[in-house]
Amino acid sequence: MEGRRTAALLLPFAFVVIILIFLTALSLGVQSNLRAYIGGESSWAKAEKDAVLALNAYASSGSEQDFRRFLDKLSVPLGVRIARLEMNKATPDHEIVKRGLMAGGAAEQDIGGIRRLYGASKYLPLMRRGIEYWEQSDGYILQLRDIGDQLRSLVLTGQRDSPATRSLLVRVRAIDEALGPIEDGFSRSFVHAFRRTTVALISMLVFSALMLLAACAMFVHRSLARGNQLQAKLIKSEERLSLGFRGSNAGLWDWDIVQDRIYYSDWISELLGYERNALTRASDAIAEFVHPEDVEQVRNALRGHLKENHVFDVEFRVKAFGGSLIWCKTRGQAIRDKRGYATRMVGSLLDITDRKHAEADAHVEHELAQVTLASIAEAVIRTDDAGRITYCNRVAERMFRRVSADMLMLPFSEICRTFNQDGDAPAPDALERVLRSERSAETTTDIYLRGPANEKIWVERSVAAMHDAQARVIGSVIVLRDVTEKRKHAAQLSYKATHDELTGILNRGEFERRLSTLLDQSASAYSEHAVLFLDLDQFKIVNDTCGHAAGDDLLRSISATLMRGLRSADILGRLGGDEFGIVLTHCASTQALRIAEEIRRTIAELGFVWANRTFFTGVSVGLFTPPPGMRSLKDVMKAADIACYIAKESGKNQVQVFSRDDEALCARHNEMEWVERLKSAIRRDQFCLYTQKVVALGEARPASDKHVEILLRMLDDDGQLIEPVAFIPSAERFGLMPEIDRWVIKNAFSALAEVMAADPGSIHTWAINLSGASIGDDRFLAYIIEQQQMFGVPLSSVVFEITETAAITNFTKAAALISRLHELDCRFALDDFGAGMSSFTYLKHLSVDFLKIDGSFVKEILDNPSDKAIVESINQIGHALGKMTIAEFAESDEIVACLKSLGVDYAQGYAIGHPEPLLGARAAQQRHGVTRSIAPAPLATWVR
Ligand SMILES: Nc1nc2c(ncn2[C@@H]2O[C@H](COP(=O)(O)OP(=O)(O)OP(=O)(O)O)[C@@H](O)[C@H]2O)c(=O)[nH]1
Repeated sequence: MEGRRTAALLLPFAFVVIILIFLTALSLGVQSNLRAYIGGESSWAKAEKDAVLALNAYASSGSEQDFRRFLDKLSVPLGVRIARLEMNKATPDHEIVKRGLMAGGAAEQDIGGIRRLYGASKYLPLMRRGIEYWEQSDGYILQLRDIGDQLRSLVLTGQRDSPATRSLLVRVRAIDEALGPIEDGFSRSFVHAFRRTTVALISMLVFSALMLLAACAMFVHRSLARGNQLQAKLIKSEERLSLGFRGSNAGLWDWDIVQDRIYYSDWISELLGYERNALTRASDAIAEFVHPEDVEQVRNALRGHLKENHVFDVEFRVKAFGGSLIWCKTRGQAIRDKRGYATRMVGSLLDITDRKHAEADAHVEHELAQVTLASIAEAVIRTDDAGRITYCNRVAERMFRRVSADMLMLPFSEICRTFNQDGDAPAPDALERVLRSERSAETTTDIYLRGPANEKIWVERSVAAMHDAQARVIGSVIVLRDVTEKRKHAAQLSYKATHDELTGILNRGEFERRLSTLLDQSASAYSEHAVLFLDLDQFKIVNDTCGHAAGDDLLRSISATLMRGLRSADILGRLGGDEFGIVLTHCASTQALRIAEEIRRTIAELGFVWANRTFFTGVSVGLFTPPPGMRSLKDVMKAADIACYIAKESGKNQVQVFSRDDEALCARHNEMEWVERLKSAIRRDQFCLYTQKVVALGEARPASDKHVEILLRMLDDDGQLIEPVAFIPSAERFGLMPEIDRWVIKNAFSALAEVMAADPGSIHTWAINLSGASIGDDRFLAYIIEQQQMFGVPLSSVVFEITETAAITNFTKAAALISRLHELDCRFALDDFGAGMSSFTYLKHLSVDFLKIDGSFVKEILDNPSDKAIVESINQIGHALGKMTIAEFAESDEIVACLKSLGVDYAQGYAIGHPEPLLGARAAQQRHGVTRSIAPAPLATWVR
């Protein structure tokens, strides 16, 4: 291959050189032949001259020697003539030619050339002319020979001095003179031919030399171009290699094993941060760069490759210049000599730090995921895109009672069959939908699967699709949460929440909820239902004589009896104590009355035996059949309750159908009852005080100002807290408010004194509500002063709140009281401001310090623009009149923010704080047996 390429490269040169040699040989040959002709002419001309001289000498001497010299000299042109004549023939005799030419003085070695040149002369015009001269001379030579012959005859005949001889000599002279130009012409022709030939040959030689030069130049140019091309290719290839390596975060190393010299590409030295030639011996480089823990691994891999030809592919850590560790991966291949010894090894080094970190992170994440999955309480199953299980956590193993290995690659639907709660119908296949990309995730509740003992395991199932980078579904994750216990618990809770613990029938809440639903339904499609309110008569006697257990038993017995007598569609509930409620659904009033009577009779005849004693208890039944469209549960219950109350009032153990007249009677009765209860409460100290915070929204007051409103609660016989809204109207109607106000002032002042003693550093502002009746009471001011002196509280800490209505009703007295108490440093707040119509007119004349904006505006302030506008204008007017403003019912942070933005000075409400028992309130509650925790009561001042 190499030889052929060389031959191909040298061929043009060889060709040119051959041509050059040929031309040189040809030119030398032609030159030599031409020279032979010229030389021949010279010999010929000399011989002719000598022959003329010899003939002249013979003519004068008559010496035979001169004559022979004449003949001898004449033989030269004659020989040449013979040769030429022979060469003119079609097939010349070379021997004759040779002899002729040699007779003419030509050298033997020139004979061939002379002959070839003569042959070519016909085609060469330059030669032709010379030949013509040669031919011209023939006649003269022949004449000369004849003259010679004639002269000899004359000499031999002794006429040597005869005129004939002289005439012959004149002819000889003439011939000699005629031959001169012919010889010159011949000679000139050949010299000219020689020159022309020389020029032609030199031109050809020059041309050939130029050709050779051109070929050389072309060759050199092509070689250079090719060299450049190769160099460019090399540079490009190196560039590619280097960029390729760089781009793939890799470098190149080349280890001359024989010399133990290692070369690194720039990238590697940059990566490591060392000089390129820092360490050139491979063993040193491994010891120096490779992390000590990885050195052995690298050496083993190297040995394995060099000795056993194992793949050299190893990952290790490298210590970079600054001390940081870089993860590298190297691969390499040894080059071996004929004996199989590795002489060189070349390889790449890849920076895999990012990948290793990512792997480490992924590992941590995987671990985290695995540990999380293993430790969570739900069964987690992963499937492939065909729904085959690829992973199960422990909970799943427990749920299916199978180990993961047994379940792998089995269809999930085969392992876990789920059923709907209604019957044993298979639950919809969420997995299939998710895998078909119909949904990305689906959660199903109220489904169950069968446990190993065929028990129901209720689960909540979530199926979510897993996607690849192209958003194709590659599998799913199924989470099964065992909600069996939760369901049981929920069912229990629900049962507890809706049923009465003692009797097992519905409790009041559930009874009312179902009744309410019925009322709603009957509003759209009227159906008559009857509501019965039952209250056992003289039940207390059972409790009192036989104890509560007996009472409980009786309640259970009556519940069971009632339950037995009712249809399944009817509703039976225990409304509290010894009260029961029944709803006879789809039951006309006449029929309901009959059934109510039946129930009454059944209970009355029910003999309850306890401790060998038999009790009979009657029941008072109120019956109410809600008219079409009546939806208020409260009204319905109230009507049935009133009917029951009337039944009791009318002698017990009877059924009373509700009538409107009963309502008024009942209301009056209620109030009377409240009067009694209130009087008893005052007597027995059955009240307690609560406080609710009032906070400054702006910078109006220092943070140490503890501003609260004092709220009143009543405690009933059963220890229940009663909101003021329940008893204040009765107290007002029956003139009990001054007494209650006094109770509040006394207890509030006492508590304030205690609080101030315990916390002397703070400013305390207590707002106490006053009723209209107290404002009109002439002795009230004296009472306040008396209490103030008794407890030593500063009246500057007291703000009396009076309602707008109370102030207006007792305007003159209110103004006087305010003025008098102002003198004592007391402050006033106008409560529920804005609720009345004439607010602004009176406001000018009442020197109150605070305006309490009516809560009904504040409550809706965020949703109702007019309420907001009212609050804003009250606030502005209040400020214009030099009064501070307080907004009640600040129930949310948003409302507080809104109030603040409007510039309201203070806010009060659930967002600030719920009512809390004041000092001693808990003691009072305990004293009076409050058993339930005190739930936050709605903001309601007791003077309303
Ligand atoms: N054993 C028992 N007694 C209860 C239960 N709940 C309330 N009571 C009592 O039931 C009685 C109901 O009071 P009342 O209805 O006024 O008593 P009564 O004797 O039936 O009086 P009248 O209804 O006027 O005939 C109170 O004594 C309660 O203590 C309970 O769960 N078990």
